[in-house]
Amino acid sequence: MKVIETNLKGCYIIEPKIFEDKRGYFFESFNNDKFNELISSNIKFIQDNESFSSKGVLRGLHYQRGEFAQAKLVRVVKGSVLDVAVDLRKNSPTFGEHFKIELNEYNKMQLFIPRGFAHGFLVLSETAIFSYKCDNLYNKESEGGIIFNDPELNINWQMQDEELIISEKDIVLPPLKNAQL
Ligand SMILES: Cc1cn([C@H]2C[C@H](O)[C@@H](COP(=O)(O)OP(=O)(O)O[C@H]3O[C@@H](C)C(=O)[C@@H](O)[C@H]3O)O2)c(=O)[nH]c1=O
Repeated sequence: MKVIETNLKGCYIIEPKIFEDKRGYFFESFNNDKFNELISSNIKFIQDNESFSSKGVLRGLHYQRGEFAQAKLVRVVKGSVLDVAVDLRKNSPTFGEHFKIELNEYNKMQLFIPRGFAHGFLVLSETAIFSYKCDNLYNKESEGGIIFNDPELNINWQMQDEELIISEKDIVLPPLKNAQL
């Protein structure tokens, strides 16, 4: 397992070690001790989520407020997505900046997104199965979000707006300036 730093402090790309042989492949998709040692943390993931989406589905940008803030370790099991993390930490030198990466079933890369970030992804393949771990439980009352195309974020989603499929909840999310951690 290898860790690569991103432009956002505390947000890391995780590259698992893949073992391939004539049968196929094997890899540790998560190893608590190695993960925490590599990113010098003591994170305890307590909820696993999975979603299935079609091409053009954009989920996000989401976060949970206050005591329900979540760090996430995200990956793609099948297909390909453009994954985006936005720094919402008010005192961070990279506040409002984002990191984006293509996660897919072939590169098997994972992204660790610490608390204090918004997260979203766009499905690039015909369908995608997205899987992630969270270090805090889902809490409906604590849900927060930012509109994906806020000009202040300036995220190039690499797809035309007309091609996007977005939930009724996400299409009315507020801009970054209204974000409340
Ligand atoms: C996120 C979540 C949703 N739900 C329910 C609420 C709702 O009825 C249904 C679908 O929820 P959503 O529309 O919020 O699902 P979705 O848009 O996929 O939400 C997810 O988006 C990505 C980008 C993230 O980063 C995640 O943390 C999460 O916010 O599932 C849970 O029961 N537990 C959960 O942890």
